[in-house]
Amino acid sequence: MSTPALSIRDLNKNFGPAEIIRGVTLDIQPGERHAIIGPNGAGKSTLFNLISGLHRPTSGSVHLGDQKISGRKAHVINRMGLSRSFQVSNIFANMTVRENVRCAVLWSLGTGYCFWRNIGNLRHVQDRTAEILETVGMIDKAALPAASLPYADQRTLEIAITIAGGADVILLDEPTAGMSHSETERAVALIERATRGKTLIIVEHDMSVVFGLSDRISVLVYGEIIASGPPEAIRGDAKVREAYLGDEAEDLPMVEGAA
Ligand SMILES: Nc1ncnc2c1ncn2[C@@H]1O[C@H](COP(=O)(O)OP(=O)(O)OP(=O)(O)O)[C@@H](O)[C@H]1O
Repeated sequence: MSTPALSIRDLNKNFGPAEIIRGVTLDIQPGERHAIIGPNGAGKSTLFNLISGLHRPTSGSVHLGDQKISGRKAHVINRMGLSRSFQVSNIFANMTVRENVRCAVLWSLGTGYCFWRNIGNLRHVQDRTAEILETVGMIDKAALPAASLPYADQRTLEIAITIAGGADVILLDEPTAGMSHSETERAVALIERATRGKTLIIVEHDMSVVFGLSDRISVLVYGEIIASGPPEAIRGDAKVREAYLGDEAEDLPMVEGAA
């Protein structure tokens, strides 16, 4: 088997006496779409913070490909090829949609936020910005101030910013939170399109999204992974039903070919 895109080894995080992440070990393969699910307060966002460098682990390690990333700063990890979105939107409200995406593209090129030193890169930056706006279906809204967008479009812009740097590993934290059913359906199609060929790790509470999108699912309860596997196995897992899914499991859709 190839080197995992992301490899987490015996990861622990304590806040004072509280053990929030407890011995998490997980390999995620290149191109895999992996969901982390679990009850409120289970530690899902903390796990994302540990992977993306916002928190330092108390112990254990995280590797991106064959490079160790745990202990490094978030912006360094980002440049190494891992990008994450946030539950609370990360966009610049006063800038246009295009400017927001362009900033993210420039940042990934190491040019620094919103300034370019090398004018020769500009064409490339504009092309890349246009390509991303096209992928997420926002080219028509490129000139609008981000603050004027409806909520669902702001979340879409957040995804555009997250993929803008061309990272191979994308972490999305509750990308469909607060969306209506139809907005969620559109967002899922967009996520599939925007992350094709990349490795996706998603924290999500909407189980129809999770079971429709994922190749594999890990269930986090009290900071521990109690089960990890393809959707069908997770749906049928007695421990998972008891701790989290309950009877909801019966009605969940499956990604084609995953069962
Ligand atoms: N910086 C921090 N300092 C102290 N405790 C924290 C900190 N960050 C998170 N926690 C605690 O860690 C636990 C897990 O929180 P976390 O936000 O990771 O859970 P979650 O699974 O993402 O929850 P939700 O589904 O509600 O977003 C909670 O009890 C939270 O209060």
